[in-house]
Amino acid sequence: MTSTNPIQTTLTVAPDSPVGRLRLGRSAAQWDAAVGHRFVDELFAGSIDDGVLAGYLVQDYQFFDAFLSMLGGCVAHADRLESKLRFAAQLGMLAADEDGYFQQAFTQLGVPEEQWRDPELSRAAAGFQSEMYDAVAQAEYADLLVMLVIAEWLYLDWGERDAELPERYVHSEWIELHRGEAFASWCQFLVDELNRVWPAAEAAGRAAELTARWERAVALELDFFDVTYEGHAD
Ligand SMILES: Cc1ncc(CO)c(N)n1
Repeated sequence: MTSTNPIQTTLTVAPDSPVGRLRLGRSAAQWDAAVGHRFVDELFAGSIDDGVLAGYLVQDYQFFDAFLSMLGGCVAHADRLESKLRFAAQLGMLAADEDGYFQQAFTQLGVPEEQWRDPELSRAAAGFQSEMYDAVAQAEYADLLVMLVIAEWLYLDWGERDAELPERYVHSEWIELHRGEAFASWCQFLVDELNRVWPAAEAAGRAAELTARWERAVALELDFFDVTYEGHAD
């Protein structure tokens, strides 16, 4: 018998696992729309307007700030040593490679520090910050994992697009940071962790709340790309 997994991804995710059911639930079409977004098309083509990309990265640096807090929350609240160590290692990678990309990109795109340091948040960036800091304040591993699985797996799904890489560093490096073996295995770890802790969270009566959190975060991912183009004429 052959069966095709309805989840199109390079990760191993059973459709009837907790994470598979979340992925295929009410926000599935928004996930697919984010992965196939104009932003991703233009990034791979190397044709994205420099001002549009700069605006996206300025907002995403604020996302990155809150994202680091979530990883710190996972070091604090994960239920076992080997998981804490995985988050600690990822924090080190982000401090080097991802922060390095942002700094290089701001220089290459001519974004001065006063513009990236403390910008007015877009609707989506503000929504994400409150959602992420809420998960940090909740101090529950499952809540943090829901946010992280979406943020990382959705970016892997577009990053692994089968297309040639663009020439410029500002384009290609943002793709490289979200594809490849190291990033895929990090995403697989997050998915496997959420599947592992889900039954206990469900037994504690938290499934509906976590599912609602999933749906809000996927909507924010799509909106994050959408707002990037608002106020920019074609
Ligand atoms: C909005 C957003 N979602 C996900 C990622 C990847 O973690 C990112 N850098 N920005």
